[in-house]
Amino acid sequence: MILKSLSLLNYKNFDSKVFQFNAKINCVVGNNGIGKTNVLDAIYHLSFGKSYFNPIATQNIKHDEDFFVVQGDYDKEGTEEKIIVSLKRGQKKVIKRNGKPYEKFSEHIGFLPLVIISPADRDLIIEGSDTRRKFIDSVISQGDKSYLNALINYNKVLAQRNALLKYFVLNHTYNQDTLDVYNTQLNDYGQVIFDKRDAFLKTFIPIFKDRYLAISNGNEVVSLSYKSDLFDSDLKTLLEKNIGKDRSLQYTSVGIHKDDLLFDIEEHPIKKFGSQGQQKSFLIALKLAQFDFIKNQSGVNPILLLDDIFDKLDENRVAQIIKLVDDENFGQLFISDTHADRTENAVKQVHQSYEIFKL
Ligand SMILES: Nc1ncnc2c1ncn2[C@@H]1O[C@H](COP(=O)(O)OP(=O)(O)OP(=O)(O)O)[C@@H](O)[C@H]1O
Repeated sequence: MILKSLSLLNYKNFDSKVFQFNAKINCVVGNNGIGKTNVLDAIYHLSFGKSYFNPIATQNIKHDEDFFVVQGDYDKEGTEEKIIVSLKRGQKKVIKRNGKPYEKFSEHIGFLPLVIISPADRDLIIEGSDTRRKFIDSVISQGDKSYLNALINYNKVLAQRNALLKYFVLNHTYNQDTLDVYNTQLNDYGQVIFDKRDAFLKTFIPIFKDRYLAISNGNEVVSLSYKSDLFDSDLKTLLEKNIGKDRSLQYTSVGIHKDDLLFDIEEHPIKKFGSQGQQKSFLIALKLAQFDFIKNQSGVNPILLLDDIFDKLDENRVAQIIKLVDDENFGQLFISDTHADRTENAVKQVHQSYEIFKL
């Protein structure tokens, strides 16, 4: 799959800009704040209908303007695809494929597989478990619509159950029958999600370990494991067991919404014991494993966005990463960097065609 051209209108710091891309490697270089990451984020927008960096949609509209439009022209396995994402202040976002608006954005997810590696990924290590759950969810749901549906339904029922727990306290009341309905629904959706996460991680973890080994040259041992309440018991039993606690907390304290991923280096949490370079290597391995997983699942080479990834990595690790992407297995690549020379030197070692875009 190739993004042939990208046009931006009032998108973040760009008023109007068109890029014609190389089918293999595209490097966006320039000074801090010039808009390199914004170009990559626009490409992310076309795959996911939203920004990777700014969750407030209207903040992606250029200051003092009323709307933005991002358009991408793709060649997907020989078929031309035109995707447009647009947003006008005060209106709903619109995503169109070949002129036809999507009714549900979730239908678009996975159509243009994409993986981004960015300094913002550090949140996966330093932030709370919801960031790591979102990571698992985004990887699985790119290739599995039923997973996304189960997740949407689970979250709906969870919100209803939490509202009911609050209602019980406010009104000094209790209704086991309504609670049972929610418990059963959470159990059913939760089991689907747990089974899919478990199966996904069983495939994903060995791929991740291989990727880390390649980047670090075997210098250190890392591990990634899945933590879930559902390893101990089915969710219905857990919900029933914890009802006393949930009533006093006024929210649901057990379930797949509490799942986490544990990241260790030499058997200690990487958050506390990993160097900055080791943490970065860990995140890159995680994202490259995501790439492999999506590729295996979809049969399509995802677009790979490498946002400012070279800082904090020693030359050996940069060389290993370049070696990894210099491979038939990788498709189109977008790299942003402040150092034009560093990027050009790195991509010159890759035996592929490339284009440098100086902003
Ligand atoms: N809605 C917006 N309207 C106008 N400008 C915006 C908007 N959102 C972001 N910007 C501008 O975009 C610029 C940041 O762009 P970006 O993050 O792409 O920079 P960069 O080239 O990647 O920089 P760095 O090398 O520092 O990472 C900032 O100058 C910021 O003010």
